[in-house]
Amino acid sequence: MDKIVIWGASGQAIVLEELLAATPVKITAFFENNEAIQSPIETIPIYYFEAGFERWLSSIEEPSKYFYSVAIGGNNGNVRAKIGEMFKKAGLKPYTAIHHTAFVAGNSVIGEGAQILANSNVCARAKIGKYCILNTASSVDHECIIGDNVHIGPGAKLAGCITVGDNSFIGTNATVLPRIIIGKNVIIGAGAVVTKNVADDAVIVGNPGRQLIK
Ligand SMILES: CC(=O)SCCNC(=O)CCNC(=O)[C@H](O)C(C)(C)COP(=O)(O)OP(=O)(O)OC[C@H]1O[C@@H](n2cnc3c(N)ncnc32)[C@H](O)[C@@H]1OP(=O)(O)O
Repeated sequence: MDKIVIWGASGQAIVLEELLAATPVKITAFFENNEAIQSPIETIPIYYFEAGFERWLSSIEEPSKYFYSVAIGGNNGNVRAKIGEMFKKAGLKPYTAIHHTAFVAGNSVIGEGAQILANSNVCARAKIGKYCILNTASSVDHECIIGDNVHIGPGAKLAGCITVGDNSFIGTNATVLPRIIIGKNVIIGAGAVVTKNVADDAVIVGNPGRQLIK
């Protein structure tokens, strides 16, 4: 039986629990930085903070026998990557989670530790970076290049040949037109329609998408 540990014990962990239930991989521990959050599965222990992880690590014999996944969604791609690399450094293996209802083209490339959730699409020759989340019913069309630690929100649609930089977050139901280039650390608001290239660090909302100025 393959074993997996998960950092994060709230919404995204609940989603991963459902995904993993259809696989031979069994969750054996959760980790969290928020002590108010309990284990989402009563019989599975939860450990808090990096100190809790170190304690768990010293209690097991072979870290290389465990997969890991980081269940932290939202606009937190860099946090997801940092925790992922901590697990990897400790000798655990990144788990690439693909829901059994997702469509993943045979000639696409999926980075390690990515999470491809229910009813999402990764179309022909698309490339998905490390630790990305393609949330429920999102779609990444042909030849898109998605950087590392990107989160494509539920129902978001990326047309063909789009590039998205590392750590960017595309909100729920956003639409990105073909061949657009989105920079790094960008936030695309829920429902936005992106019609022009987007610079690094920008926040875009609305239809047509415009920089959010507060
Ligand atoms: C399974 C899951 O749940 S995965 C999680 C998916 N999460 C999402 O899709 C959330 C995406 N986040 C958003 O759309 C956010 O609203 C953001 C990031 C664009 C902006 O958030 P904040 O910086 O907190 O902005 P804030 O809420 O203060 O709003 C600022 C202004 O922008 C407007 N605004 C905020 N979001 C949007 C949006 N998506 N579209 C249009 N206008 C928006 C607000 O109405 C407000 O306008 P006002 O100043 O005229 O009142």
